[in-house]
Amino acid sequence: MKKKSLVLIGNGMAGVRAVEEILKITNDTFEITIFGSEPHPNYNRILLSKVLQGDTNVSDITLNDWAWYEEHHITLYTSETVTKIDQERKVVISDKGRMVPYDEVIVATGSVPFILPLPGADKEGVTAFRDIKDTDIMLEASKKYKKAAVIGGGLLGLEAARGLLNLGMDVTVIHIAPTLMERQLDETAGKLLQKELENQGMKFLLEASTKEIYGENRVEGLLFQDGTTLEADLVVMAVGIKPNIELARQSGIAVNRGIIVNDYLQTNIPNVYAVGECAEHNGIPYGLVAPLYEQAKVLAHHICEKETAPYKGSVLSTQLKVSGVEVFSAGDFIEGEDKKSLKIFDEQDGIYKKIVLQNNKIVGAVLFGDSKEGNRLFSMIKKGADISDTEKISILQPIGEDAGASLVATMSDDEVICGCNGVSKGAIIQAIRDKGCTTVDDIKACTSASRSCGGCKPLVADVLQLTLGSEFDGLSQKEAICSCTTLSRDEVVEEIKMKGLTHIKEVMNVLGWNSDEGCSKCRPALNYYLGMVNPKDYVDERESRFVNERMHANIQKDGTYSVVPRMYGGVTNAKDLRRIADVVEKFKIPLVKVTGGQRIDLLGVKKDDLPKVWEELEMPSGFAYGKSLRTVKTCVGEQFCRFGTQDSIGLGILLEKKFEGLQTPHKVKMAVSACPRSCAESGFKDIGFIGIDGGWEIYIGGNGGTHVRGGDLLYKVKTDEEAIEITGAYLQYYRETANYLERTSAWIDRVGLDHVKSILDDKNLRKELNARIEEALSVYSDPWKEIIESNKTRQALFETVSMS
Ligand SMILES: Cc1cc2nc3c(=O)[nH]c(=O)nc-3n(C[C@H](O)[C@H](O)[C@H](O)COP(=O)(O)OP(=O)(O)OC[C@H]3O[C@@H](n4cnc5c(N)ncnc54)[C@H](O)[C@@H]3O)c2cc1C
Ligand SMILES: NC(=O)c1ccc[n+]([C@@H]2O[C@H](COP(=O)([O-])OP(=O)(O)OC[C@H]3O[C@@H](n4cnc5c(N)ncnc54)[C@H](O)[C@@H]3O)[C@@H](O)[C@H]2O)c1
Ligand code: SF4
Ligand code: FES
Repeated sequence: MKKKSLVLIGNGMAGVRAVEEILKITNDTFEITIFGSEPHPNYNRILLSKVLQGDTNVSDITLNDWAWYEEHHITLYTSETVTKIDQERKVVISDKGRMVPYDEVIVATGSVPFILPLPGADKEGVTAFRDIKDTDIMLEASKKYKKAAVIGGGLLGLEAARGLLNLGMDVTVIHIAPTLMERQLDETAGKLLQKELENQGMKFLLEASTKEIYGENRVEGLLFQDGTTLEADLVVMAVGIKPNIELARQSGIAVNRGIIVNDYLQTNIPNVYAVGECAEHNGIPYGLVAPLYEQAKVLAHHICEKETAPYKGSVLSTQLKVSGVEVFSAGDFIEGEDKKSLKIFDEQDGIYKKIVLQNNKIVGAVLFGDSKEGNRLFSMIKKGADISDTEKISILQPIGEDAGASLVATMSDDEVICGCNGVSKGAIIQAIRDKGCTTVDDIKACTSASRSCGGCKPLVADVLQLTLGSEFDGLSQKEAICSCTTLSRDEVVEEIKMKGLTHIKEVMNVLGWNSDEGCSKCRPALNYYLGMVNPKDYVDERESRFVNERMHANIQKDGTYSVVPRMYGGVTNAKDLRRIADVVEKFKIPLVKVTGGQRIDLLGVKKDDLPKVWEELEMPSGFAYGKSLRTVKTCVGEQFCRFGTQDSIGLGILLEKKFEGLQTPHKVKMAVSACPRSCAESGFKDIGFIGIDGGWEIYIGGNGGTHVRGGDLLYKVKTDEEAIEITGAYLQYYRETANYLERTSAWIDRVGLDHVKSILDDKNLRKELNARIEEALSVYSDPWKEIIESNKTRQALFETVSMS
């Protein structure tokens, strides 16, 4: 049967969740196409606050990586905005002129930040806080500038302000109301919050209305309605959001504040749905993920023609993600004629709790200073629980320090543990019992609990503790390699060795994987572990590799590829350069760039041209795409530099020729500098060499990327041979003990420098490690050459893999 065409407009949290829910129901009904204006795969917008606060980084907040789209045969167009839904012709049209026919369309265009229409709002240094781009602007500004002003003292403004404080800026929050977060907190809680944040170093201007943003090109300060001013070289606007409805409006879909939808997320136009922040249900556009995920589930069932209860709106709860501050708010928290409150206020310890009651039911709650009971209260509000028979004050009684597990013990199975993802205690217990989950990460993978804001992690851990008892080992417990198994990396590798397993499918069968095909996390990892354990006999399962490694080139955001030939030690010659120039001209390669690793990158190569480009270059692959040795950067050294005491180029070339093509858990970079000036940046490489009088210093575990780490001195050696022998043993030990996708910097931090040293100090162990690495190196052959010489591989790769 021909698949129906489903187009999702908006590659954000709500839309992609709807697609995930659809895929849970059926994976052969729809041909799915997704358009996203941003250049990234679907990421966790919520965690941008944590990125700014330095608790995580952008590379760690992806929710669905590129491989996920590929695996589910979803065509993804990033950096591409849909400009029209043509109802008559049933096509969507993008800003790049692309037309995609549809049977069903989901509009999930989210919100746009509200930007105050102030004079000067377009100056450099004024930003919203909505996406990765905005976050980068703030991170960059904090490196150069000192004074930040955040306009808006709501959830977003305060989380941004905390992040900027962490980045060392002097931060003032300008808020229009008399108390902070007035949409979520009453006056008492708002004031307590202000006091706590002031203690953390934040400054506030309340009841302040901004009139103008002044400065030459870049912002220099704010002028207020009362004539006062504030100096600022970064201004963040966090004064609310508005549903992004322009596309819908222009396409003739009924809109109000948001796109008007019914209880099944249908718009007024047949086959057109809307979900997420852009949708308005019963007059309400929502701005938190929990309701959006509820909507996504109903939409998915409806579009798949499965019976479902209608979406009837959501009660909201919020928590501020600022460390050291516990604030919780839910439901209708303001007292009125028929709504009376019950409060506890411990002014000395800064603890405030309030519930609002209506007809003997809790309809709202505000907690400050101790929010442990937040989930329980939220469940009671959602259920409309009658508390006539309960001693009211007991609902607010403080719970002791060690009460985590006992708190969850008193919760009923249908009470919600993860508000963002609507996961109940019962669902978590079921995952522990039926799917063998033993860690918070397992629970995340099986149920999605803790996948969004992460605020429920402690409660999830409490449920694990309660259910597993002494078998639960808190945070120090083993981590399963992915949600398809409960086995850790070490256990899997051990089983591969003991049972002599040789194929990915065999590992999955024998070790009881809970999914037939595995996932994008375990398949490439198993491919690596099998090859590492058994280098000579293992046949690489190309299909399990990430796209770049399969294609032996790096895919770029426009679907073309980048090609980096190897240049041993960063040294080239006239012949190679001439050939590169000819290839560039012949294949009309749009950009030629020298990389940080001292090589030449040819960018914008068409997929079909790749084999021909490799053939005509006549150079080996530089593995710029691989989990393997990338480059050995060298300084000019003793041959030309007057400071050089060693032959850095010579050693660099020896190392690169020796270890090229070696498969490693993650990429490996090396550098050789001929004196302590370290012009090749040897201190920031996975392994770096620095020339000293009479030999080399060897540094390991350095990293110059997102997690900057200076290398640790491992040894001083006298000769190039010793340097290579140590490198071989070190690399092999890393290969054998690191988790797949763990850089040496993280591995050293995990296993400890002393431990690595103790292994390498043992000459016999070193010899054994070197023998094993020799075996691994003996099977290397240049992949470009292999593809050029094999018609079969060439056809399989270049005619069947289609990427958008
Ligand atoms: C810093 C920050 C912290 C947050 N913290 C929390 C929190 O702790 N808890 C919580 O519940 N919520 C939080 N939120 C809110 C939450 O992130 C949003 O509710 C959620 O992301 C909305 O999902 P969405 O899919 O509707 O919209 P989005 O995630 O905004 O996705 C919409 C996507 O569609 C794209 N798009 C728009 N128009 C088009 C078009 N015409 N063609 C193609 N693509 C288009 C946009 O570029 C965007 O990528 C936070 C938000 C921010 C910014
Ligand atoms: N922890 C969380 O749950 C979390 C965190 C960040 C963002 N979010 C969501 O992101 C969205 C955006 O957050 P937000 O804080 O911008 O929205 P918001 O509407 O909750 O708060 C905006 C605040 O700005 C203030 N304001 C309005 N005009 C102003 C002006 N001219 N000068 C000074 N202050 C002014 C308002 O009084 C209000 O308190 C919301 O949907 C929010 O729920 C949630
Ligand atoms: S590291 Fe020392 S030897 Fe090498 S180029 Fe720099 S100054 Fe010269
Ligand atoms: S409560 Fe946000 S992820 Fe669970």
